[in-house]
Amino acid sequence: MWWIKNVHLVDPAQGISGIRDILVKDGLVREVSEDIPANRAQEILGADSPEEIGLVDGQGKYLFPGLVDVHVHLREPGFEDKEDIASGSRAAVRGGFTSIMAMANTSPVVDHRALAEFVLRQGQRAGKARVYTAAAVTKGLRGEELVEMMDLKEGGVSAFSDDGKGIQSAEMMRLALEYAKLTGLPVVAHCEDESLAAGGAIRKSETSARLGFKGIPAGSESVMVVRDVILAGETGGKLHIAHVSTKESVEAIRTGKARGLDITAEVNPYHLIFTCEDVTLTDTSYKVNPPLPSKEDQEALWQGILDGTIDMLATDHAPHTREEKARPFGEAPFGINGLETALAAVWQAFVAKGILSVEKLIELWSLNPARRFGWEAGTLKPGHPADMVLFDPERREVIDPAGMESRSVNTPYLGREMRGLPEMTWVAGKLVMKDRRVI
Ligand SMILES: NC(=O)N[C@@H](CC(=O)O)C(=O)O
Ligand SMILES: [Zn+2]
Repeated sequence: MWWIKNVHLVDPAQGISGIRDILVKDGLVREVSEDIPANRAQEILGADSPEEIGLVDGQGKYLFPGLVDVHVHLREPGFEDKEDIASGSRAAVRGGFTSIMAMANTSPVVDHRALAEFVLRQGQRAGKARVYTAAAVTKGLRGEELVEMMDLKEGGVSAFSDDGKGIQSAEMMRLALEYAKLTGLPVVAHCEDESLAAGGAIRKSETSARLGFKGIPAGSESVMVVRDVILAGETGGKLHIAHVSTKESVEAIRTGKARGLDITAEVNPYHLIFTCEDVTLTDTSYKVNPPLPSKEDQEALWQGILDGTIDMLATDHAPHTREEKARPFGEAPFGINGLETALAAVWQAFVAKGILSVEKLIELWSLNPARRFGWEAGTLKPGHPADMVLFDPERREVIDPAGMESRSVNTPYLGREMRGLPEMTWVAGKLVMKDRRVI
């Protein structure tokens, strides 16, 4: 049982952003009040003595509902040299994430029930973050044949996604939305038209021309977003657009929402922090798909966040080994390692500077994703699971591979000092990270 005192609790679902005390017992939040006297705390918790209660002084710190990340690559089965479910879920709680959704682009692909159940079981076995999984939309991510959606839903998957690849056939996407609708689960769309994107390494721009790369035009994403919004309209399906990175995509989603369609969208925080102009040939950790946007596209992403067109942030945690990322820029795989640095990155770039409010941050990264994917998370209302993060806005740390839980270190922050980090994380009332160490 826990008693956290004098902490700045941020919980948009309860309309709270202010100093509170909070009591936790048997995995659940029991009480949230402005001031809880010791005898009352002992009574509510049913403690025989004050020593039984874990007391945390939250002065100067924030308490958040655990962050919810709907887009992570945990790489198991098949690519355990990059990450596995245990290491990824440890990295999650170290970074402040208590619920995560694994993508299906493993080897073999999560396109059948037994494998989905394996992923969920491995998540439970790891006993850190709550691990949810998406199943593929099409068998083997080949874009040719739908998976058994109903069977996968019964196996416990939370969404369908061919993430890592765009579904090239419009008819296949239409079918996917139609069948997924029967399951009640969303289709998570990785929008990328291969005829436009193929062979590119970074966003088509002055930088790509200067560095001598074939650029990936913004349209390779936007044309598919437009298509998928139209198909969501025709089918009435549930659509979630992954890692939105262009102005035209934001516009299409905004139009779709205005029509009342069942659409949500996420943005990868790195697309808000870096632009294609930051890319250098020497650092492949900036190579990500979709590629880092132009300044103009980045501004449109912000507009989308501020007016509610974009519903959530998602790390798109995409670990790759040092060997793979040591290849020349054009040949290195796409992806940025996110779980352990993303919250700090957003905090120091935007929240600390007053560009993004802490309340909006929690809406974007805890409440909204939990609601969209139907998970019991995103709030610390009494009676709800005590998935929580004690966050210290002043805490500093140099990002060092030795301290990281992820098996991979492909982050632009390597060796850099970050300010504003989670200090303690609980999942279902159990302390799983203390003082930057997973326990
Ligand atoms: N985002 C990436 O750059 N890479 C992801 C695939 C994806 O999310 O598209 C990966 O699996 O490595
Ligand atoms: Zn993707």
